[in-house]
Amino acid sequence: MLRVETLSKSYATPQGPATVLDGVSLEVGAGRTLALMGESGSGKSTLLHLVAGLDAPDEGRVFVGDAEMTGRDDAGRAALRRERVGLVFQQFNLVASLTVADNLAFQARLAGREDGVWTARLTERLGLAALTGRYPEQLSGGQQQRVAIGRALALRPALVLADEPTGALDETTAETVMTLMLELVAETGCALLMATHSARCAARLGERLVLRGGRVDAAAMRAAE
Ligand SMILES: Nc1ncnc2c1ncn2[C@@H]1O[C@H](COP(=O)(O)OP(=O)(O)OP(=O)(O)O)[C@@H](O)[C@H]1O
Repeated sequence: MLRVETLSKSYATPQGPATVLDGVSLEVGAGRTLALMGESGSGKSTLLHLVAGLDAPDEGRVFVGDAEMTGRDDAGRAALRRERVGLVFQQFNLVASLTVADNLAFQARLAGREDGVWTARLTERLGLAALTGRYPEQLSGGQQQRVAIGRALALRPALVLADEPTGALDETTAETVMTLMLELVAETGCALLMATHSARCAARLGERLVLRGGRVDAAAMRAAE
């Protein structure tokens, strides 16, 4: 479902270009979950941004299903992202001026694929039924992240990208949110790629991949198993 082929990315710095990703390849099949691990600064967020089409790589290709994300302009990448990719980031990125119900339906509406029955089911499963009329600022962090998960899944994406989705939550809330996300991802049958520092979160996913020095660190991955 997701195929990443030899992705490379450098950023310009005053000392010259700094290579963050140096030929990273990975695959996540439909219904599979992969944890992206590695020290701070190892390029996890950069990789997720490239896969989401929020930025373009220097080299390499990204395919979401049969569609290539790379090789498109900004508008083309945005269109593919809207159609096929759900994003859950550490900071919840909800629209402050929209209610919970409208935040949940936001991306699905943009894509013209609103499914009232599925959205109602997500709302129920995420424990948000009593909160649909509230605005994000009236919610706890855990509640906001549940809305973000619902929004990402409302259009039944082929791929969910999560960047430290429980990083801003306390341990108990993080466990609950992670459990809900994994259950709903499994129900949707999509692929999940999740960046995390937490070995505990990573252990709950099907597979793990460790980045180091811009490359996939096979030895660290064996140690993480
Ligand atoms: N827009 C940018 N311009 C220049 N350098 C950048 C930019 N974005 C990221 N970097 C650098 O790229 C490297 C990788 O950053 P990235 O955020 O991808 O790492 P990460 O593994 O997600 O880190 P963390 O776990 O701390 O979130 C870092 O050294 C960072 O300073």
